[in-house]
Amino acid sequence: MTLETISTNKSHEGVQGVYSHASTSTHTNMTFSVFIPPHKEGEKLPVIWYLSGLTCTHANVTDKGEFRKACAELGFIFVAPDTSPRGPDLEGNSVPDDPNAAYDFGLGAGFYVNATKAPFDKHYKMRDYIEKELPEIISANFPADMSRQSIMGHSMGGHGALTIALRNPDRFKSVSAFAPIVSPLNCPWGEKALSGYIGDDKSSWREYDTCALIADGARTPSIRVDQGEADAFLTEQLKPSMLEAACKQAGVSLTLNMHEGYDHSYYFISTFMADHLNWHAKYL
Ligand SMILES: N[C@@H](CCC(=O)N[C@@H](CS)C(=O)NCC(=O)O)C(=O)O
Repeated sequence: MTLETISTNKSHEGVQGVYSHASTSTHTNMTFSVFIPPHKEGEKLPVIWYLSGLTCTHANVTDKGEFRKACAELGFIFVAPDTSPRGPDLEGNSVPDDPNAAYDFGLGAGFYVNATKAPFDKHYKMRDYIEKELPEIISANFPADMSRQSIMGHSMGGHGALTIALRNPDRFKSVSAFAPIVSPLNCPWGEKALSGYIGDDKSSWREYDTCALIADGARTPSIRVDQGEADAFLTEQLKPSMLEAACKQAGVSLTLNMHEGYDHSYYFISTFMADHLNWHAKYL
């Protein structure tokens, strides 16, 4: 596998890079960003995975997430993948230039699942990409200590981070999320995505639903969630009280911080990004 370097920029004495490669999971080219903090030659560093939300590429958090200062201080590698396969000829795409194209399905909305329903099953394999392919690429090409990994995400990416952590308890030391979708079974974004990618049998959605995974016995060492109270998606889509109830019922450790006045945007995420990274540092 050849990694193409799109760009590298010195930042906070480290290097912010953007890379692309031909993916064996999605059968498309995939682009991701990696921040490497300053470090001693030969040193291996913990890895923070950041999964983005609807409409995003790697670039949203890379440009607006304000993670580099804290990552440089803490010595964390920060990896930001894309949110879906992309390409003009992609079967199952929303049409990129169509003003009526959905923002919550198809391009930029892979939901971190392995699609099983045609035509999406050809390319929409974001679960395999994040769980299997990209870790191997990070391990082979960057000074990563793969025995020290944590994961975080925003909204759809918060859903991705939580479900991937719950399904891979030995891989991640901690998981955190900004304004996550906590139950795709119980919100319009989730119902649309999972019926489109997986089909109508809701029992097969449970491995992609944080609350259902916890109810079914999945565990992860520690969960932190931060949620803005002025988030326009709070009541209809995000429903953090469902996660609170699921964790309480199952005896799972959850720190849920509600923040007055904050919305769903990167102004909110960037405000609490350093707090999240310092929280992960306790486990890494
Ligand atoms: N109003 C947004 C809804 C999607 C949205 O808020 N996306 C969030 C993640 S769920 C995001 O991070 N957007 C990109 C950004 O703020 O840079 C749109 O239509 O694009």
